[in-house]
Order: sequence, then C-alpha cells, then structure tokens
Amino acid sequence: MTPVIEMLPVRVLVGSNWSYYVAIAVVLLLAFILQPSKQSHVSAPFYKASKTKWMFSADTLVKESYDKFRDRVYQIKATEGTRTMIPASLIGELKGLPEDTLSASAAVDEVRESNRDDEICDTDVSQAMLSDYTKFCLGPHGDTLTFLIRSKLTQQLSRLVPRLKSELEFIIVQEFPECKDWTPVQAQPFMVRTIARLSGRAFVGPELGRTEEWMDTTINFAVHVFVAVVKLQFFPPWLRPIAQYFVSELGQIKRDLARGQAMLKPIIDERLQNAELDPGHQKPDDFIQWTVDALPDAQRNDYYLQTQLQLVLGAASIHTTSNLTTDCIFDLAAQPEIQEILRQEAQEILEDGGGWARKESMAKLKKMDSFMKESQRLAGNVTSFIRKVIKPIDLSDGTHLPSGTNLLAPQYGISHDDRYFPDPEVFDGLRFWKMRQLSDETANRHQFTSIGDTNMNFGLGKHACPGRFFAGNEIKLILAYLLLNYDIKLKDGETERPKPMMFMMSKTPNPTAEIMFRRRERSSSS
Ligand code: HEM
Repeated sequence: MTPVIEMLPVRVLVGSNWSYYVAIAVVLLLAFILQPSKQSHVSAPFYKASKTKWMFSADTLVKESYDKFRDRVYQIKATEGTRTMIPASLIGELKGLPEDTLSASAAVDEVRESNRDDEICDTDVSQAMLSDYTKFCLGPHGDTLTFLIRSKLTQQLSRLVPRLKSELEFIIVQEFPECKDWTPVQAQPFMVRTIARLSGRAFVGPELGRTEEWMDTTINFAVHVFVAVVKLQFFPPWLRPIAQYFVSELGQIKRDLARGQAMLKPIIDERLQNAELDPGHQKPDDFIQWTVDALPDAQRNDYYLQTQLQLVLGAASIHTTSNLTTDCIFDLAAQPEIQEILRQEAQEILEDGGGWARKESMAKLKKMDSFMKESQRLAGNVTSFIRKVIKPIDLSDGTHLPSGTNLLAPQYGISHDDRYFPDPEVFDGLRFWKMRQLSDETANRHQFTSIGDTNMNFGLGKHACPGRFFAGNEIKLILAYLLLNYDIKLKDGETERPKPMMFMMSKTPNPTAEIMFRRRERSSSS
C-alpha cells in the first residue's frame, strides 16, 4: 500500500481547509516534540537534517541525502522515527524476501500492540492503516482484492475501454466548461471526479457509479481514513484507545461504511436473486459481480465485507490515479511541442484506425506511455518500498538490518540520478520511448507499468501495485481524449508547470492551479 501520508489527499491540506491544515500541523509538531528519540541499531551513517525539513521539503531532503550517499545505506530521523534508506543497487537483495522476513506493512508492531481480540486484520493493507480504529481492514480478503484486480480487472482492460470512454464523455458534457475560447480549468478537482467516475463505472457499474452519494463516499472514505491515521500515528499505541475519541474522522468512517452498505445491499440482493432464478443469465461485468462470484457461499451476502472491499479499492485507486493524471496535464500545458506529437499518435491509432474499440489500442500509444512515465519520474513518489524488517537481514555491503528496522527507498534521488536517467532535470516526454527502441528487452523494461530497482513508483516485489495497468489505461484514455479535443496551455504569463505541494512525504499537484483549455474544431468521435 502507498504510505498513508503519500496518499493524503491534498484538499485536506489546502484551499478552503487552511484551518484544518494548521490544526494537523500543530498536532504533528506537538507529537513530534514529545516523541522520545529512538535508538537505531543499524550500522549506517545518519544524514543530519531537521525534522521540519522532512515535514515540509522531503523531496529536497531525500535528493540531497541521496546525492551524498548514493550507493550506500544511510539513515534519516523522520517524523515517524528513524528510516533506513536502501539504494537501488541493494534493493534487488530485498525485493524477493518473504513476508515473514520483510513486511510490506510499516506499522505492524503498533497494530499488534493494540488491543485486538481477533487476528483477521493481519494483512499488509490493514496493518499500515491502524485498522483496529479505522476499520480499513480486509482480513484474509486483502488477497481477494489483489486477486480480482490482477485477474478480472487487468485481464479485461480492453473490454472496459469503450465503457470508460463513454463515461468520460458523459462527465465532460456534464462538468467540463465548453471552452469555446481559452478557458481556465482547475485540473486537480476535475480529475478527482473524473477518476472516481471512471473507476465507479468499472467497479460498480454506471447506475450507482454516477450517483453523487457513491462518488462522495468513495472519494471521502480515503480522506477520512488517511486523516484519522495521520492523527492516530502521532499518539503512542498505548494512548490510542483514548486518543481515538478525539479523532472525529473515525466517526465519519463508520458513516461512510454504513452509507456504502445501504447503497450496495439492494444491488447485491438483486444479483443473488437473479443467479438463483436463472443460473444461466448474463451477469453484469463489474467488480460487485466479480466479488460475489469469488466469495465462498457463506459470504456472498456479507454486505459489510463487500462494502469494505469496494471502499478500500476506491481509496487505493482514486487519489493516486487522479494525482498522476493532473501532473500529466500540467506537463502537457508546459510543453506545447509534445502535445502535437502525442495528438498525432492518438489520431492515428484511436481515430483513423477506429482504435477506440480495439483490444490492443492503448498498448499502441507508446509515446503517450513514455510521456506518462516521464511525468511520474519527476512528479512521482519521494520515497518507495516501505518495508519493516521482521527477521534480521545482512546485505552484501556488510550492513546488518536488525528486526524492527524501517526501510525506505530514496526514489526521488534515484529518479534524478544521471547514471540511470541522463540529463535527469530535463523533462523529455519521449525519453522512455527512445529507450524502448533499443532492444526487445528495453522495449519491455521501460513501459509505464514496468517496475524495477530504479523505478519504484508502483512499488516493487510481491506487493507492487496490482492496479497500475488499470490506472495506465485510464490515464491514457483521458489524455488522448483531451488532446484530440482541446488545445492546452499554461495561463498567460506563466512559464513553468504549477509546482507540486509537499507535506511530509506527500507530493501532490496544486489543487487550485488553473490550466487553459480551448476546444479544437476537429474530431468526429466526440
Ligand atoms: C497512478 C496510480 C497509482 C499509483 C502511483 C499507485 C501506487 C502504489 C504503490 C506505490 C503501492 C505500494 C507497492 C509496494 O509497497 O510495493 C500500491 C499498492 C496497491 N495499489 Fe496502487 N497505485 C495506483 C493505482 C492503483 C489502482 C487504480 C488500484 C486499483 C484498481 C490500486 C490498488 C492497489 C492495491 C490493492 C495495493 C496493495 C497491494 C499489496 O499490498 O499487495 N492502485 N500502489
């Protein structure tokens, strides 16, 4: 799972919620000051920096420290405790280790220490989310979720494309300005709603997915969980049973689950009834149905469990994907020359070749694929590979990692390392496309969805993001559609893309930044 703080939706931090932002900052600072400094047992040097730097400019901190140590293991005193940074050259030794040696959860211990009378919330996702309190818990069904994303969702991407396109057209007609002339649009809020809608189409179908209540619940469940975790994280585990009563988001989470269940129950009942009346009927093709079919008989009418699955799915997918889509829009606006190249590619593959309905079309958008990966390289995660050592590990450079060590990969430093990415500060939208031309091996290695020791924006190993193929398709579809139908540029007088906002390890596109759109005369498809 992406670290809680990295997925903290930016609307919590900015805009009309300034007071909230300040309140959180005060809580964090207090907790921070009160927190006893923990002794690390890793024999690696520390990079000395103030904790406020970690809080407000973690990207610079990670880059500066990475530039100093590069291929060496080093440590940082972060707000959440000491973090041991593993360079790309040593990640390979860790990525295949089993869960009982290296856990994908960053908060295993805290959860185990808390009062629990059951063990079913022992999955990676739930542990990192303090699920005893937040109910962000799938128990053994965390694997069901990953399995359904990998098998059903990913394997049926081509079938989904026409449906997602019609959903996109629907939201554009409803919510995007006409743009007869250049019109400013706040890209980030629009993308959150667009991705929620597109995901809703695949996850619950158009009837429920289009309702404001479902969109509101799926978008805000993530916000409530993440803010609750951030607040709870700064109390020691023994104080959380009391602290929970001061975290209002925990009540909102309960209400989200109740609302979600009320919306899903009649649909699940109808599906079960139809299956009983006519076992051979044509089943709907969405995540609700895939889940009902995948669950054992006894759990098919477990409405609460299925609501949890849907809300966790939304939490993992909506803000991550909409952030990257917004970053791509910002980069397109700042680079008019690449717009024409990508537009031409989209025109040839999707319009001239009738490709919107073709199975392989999205994979053929190779220049677009490269552009998205370049956007993610520069605007993506500050850190990655959040893991906790369960059994001691010895690395080949002699570093001993005792149990309890919290690891991170300094992704922001790696992304700017000229050994891996020549001229790393330059945005080259065709960088990965050019690398893919070199050989069959590089053609595979540098796709948007490829992961590796120098590209961990989707994580690495067993827990790497299973939703990246779906996300890639959604983003390509949106960018291609917008390029075919609109010209895009920065506002007059602006020369650079809007800067991201940093808060701890969270790097998010500025939600108030406006980008100019003007409808193009052409296009028969739109
Ligand atoms: C651009 C969009 C996305 C980004 C950047 C992203 C990033 C990540 C990252 C960094 C992880 C942690 C991997 C690790 O620790 O090794 C992760 C895990 C996960 N992601 Fe995504 N994600 C995105 C979209 C999605 C979507 C669309 C879905 C669902 C359809 C999804 C579902 C999940 C799930 C279920 C996990 C947990 C996997 C596990 O623990 O085994 N993600 N994601």
